[in-house]
Amino acid sequence: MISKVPARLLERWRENAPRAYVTTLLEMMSWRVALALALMLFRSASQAAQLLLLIPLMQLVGLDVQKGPLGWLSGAIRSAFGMVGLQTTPAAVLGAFVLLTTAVALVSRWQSTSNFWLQQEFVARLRRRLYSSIADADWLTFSRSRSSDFTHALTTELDRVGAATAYLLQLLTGLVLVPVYVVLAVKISVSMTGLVFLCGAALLLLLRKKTRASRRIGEEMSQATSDLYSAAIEHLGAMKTVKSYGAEVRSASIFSALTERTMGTYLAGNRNYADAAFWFSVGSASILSAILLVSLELLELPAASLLFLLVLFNRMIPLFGGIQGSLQSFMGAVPAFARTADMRRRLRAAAEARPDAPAAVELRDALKLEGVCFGYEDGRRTLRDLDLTVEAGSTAALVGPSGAGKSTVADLVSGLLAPTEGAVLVDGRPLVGGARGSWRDRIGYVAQETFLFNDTVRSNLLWARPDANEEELVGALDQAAARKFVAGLPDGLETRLGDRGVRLSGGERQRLALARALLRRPSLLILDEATSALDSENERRVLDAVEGLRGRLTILLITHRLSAARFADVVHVLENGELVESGEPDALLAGDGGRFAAFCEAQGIRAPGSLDALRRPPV
Ligand SMILES: Nc1ncnc2c1ncn2[C@@H]1O[C@H](COP(=O)(O)OP(=O)(O)OP(=O)(O)O)[C@@H](O)[C@H]1O
Repeated sequence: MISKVPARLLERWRENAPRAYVTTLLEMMSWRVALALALMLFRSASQAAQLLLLIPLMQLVGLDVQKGPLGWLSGAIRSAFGMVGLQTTPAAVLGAFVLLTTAVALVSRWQSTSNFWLQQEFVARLRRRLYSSIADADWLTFSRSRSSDFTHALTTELDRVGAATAYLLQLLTGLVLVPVYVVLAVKISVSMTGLVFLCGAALLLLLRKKTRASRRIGEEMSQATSDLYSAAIEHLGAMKTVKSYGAEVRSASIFSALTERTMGTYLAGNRNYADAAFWFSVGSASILSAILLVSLELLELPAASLLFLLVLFNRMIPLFGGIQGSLQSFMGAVPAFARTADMRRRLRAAAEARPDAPAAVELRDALKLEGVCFGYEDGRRTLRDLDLTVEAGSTAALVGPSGAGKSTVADLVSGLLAPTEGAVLVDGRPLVGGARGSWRDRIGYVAQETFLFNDTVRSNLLWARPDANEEELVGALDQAAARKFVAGLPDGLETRLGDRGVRLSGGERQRLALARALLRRPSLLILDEATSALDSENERRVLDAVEGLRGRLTILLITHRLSAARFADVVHVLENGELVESGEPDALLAGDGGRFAAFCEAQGIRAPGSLDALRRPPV
């Protein structure tokens, strides 16, 4: 019970977004925040001294500052001048004024660059932290999330967190200055200062609703921009389909509705801010006038004191306005922090174990799936009780209809997913914890959709293994039957590939992807429908290259096309998440009524031995 109370308090503290934001800022940027506060204090003190110089200046223009509450301050200023051997002559007072103004300007300049640095560094650190959490999260969590949410959080949302930092620093600068003015004002008239304060506090209280509205609007802004991001990424990615369906207008109108919604939230935020500023100006001017009127009639302050007080209040009112504005803007931007912090918390809860030492897991004997069950969602099983063995050095094909669970098996075999029940074993070692990451290092993976960066062929290859030398690069290209076409490119290995490799044909992209996978010198090469999107000529070229690798490494071919399974040592047939048949392709084809035979028949292959027609002639 006792331990539950602080835990609950801690939870409530964490749940409060502005507090969580401040705590994180202090944790990550402590000495920069300390410097910012020191500069604020120095600037406030200089500004107060600057203000006090008004007193000898008033005396110089003939006002009597000795009478009334200013007398004490005037005496203190004279003593201060006396301590440095000066008198309050016009030259000395104006000289001090120039000096102080220069000091304030210098500190302001330093403050401006230092605060900007703090803001940028804080955002950069949050960005790096969030990116690492995304990259470290397990594949299931990542694949269940909207990737546009990550893009949105890493860009716009964290930029808003940067803006929140700037507003917070403005707010603090204001708050540090307030006590200075208050002390001076109290020295002149306690009752007037008290009244101004009471009315100011009442005004801020009345505007509390506006501050709360800022936070709500800030949350709506986050949601609206997130949806806009998602739509932009989706629509641009689907532009070819949109065009081929002639759906440009429909697509544009959906996008336009989201744009309107985003604009609406920004306008609401701006209106809320402008409303508060309006009521604050009108309210404060009315309050100040009323108080001055009362003090003129009742308090009978000397002219110099009243003038000084007027200057003070004249500076204080915009300061209060600034504090209110900064607070409102801060509250509007802080939901962006809450969202990114929440995203990071979720991702960290789903973080993968750190990989074991490199090459801690090797495939020398066999890869086994033992009693493996897997479901993407609770209560729904994609794979059921799967037992499957791939001998080291062999070529295995996993065939079956669409949706049977083939890619899920590939993700389990590569350690991207973990089984809900059963185990994946590499040479008898279960793929759990750090072994999963370490094993992924030993895998070459080519998917149906290859991702190539908008960079040179060389950079795209080296991305898989930065320390590969020229000979290894050429060797990998050779093995993937890609050397000739790369040599034919305008700048060979230095040719830029364009966005996602648009300068290459589908077959060339796949062969380059194969070369990239081979450059890693993998223990296991997984080809997940790597040729499914290719025409038969390009498919043949890629498959010929893969066939040339037989026996040199372990290959797992995932396919629903027979042509890709033609040279497998063993074929496994998967249906509805269950392994229904396994064996050598010719033996399975010879058996009557088997699933593989049916699979072959559906693709026009009937007689045993006719798979030979699809095989590459011996070299
Ligand atoms: N990220 C996911 N979240 C939820 N369900 C998923 C996810 N990925 C796949 N599934 C479901 O798991 C089942 C098996 O999918 P999988 O992609 O493994 O099949 P497949 O045999 O590779 O199909 P295809 O040949 O069409 O690629 C399908 O019913 C699919 O809807």
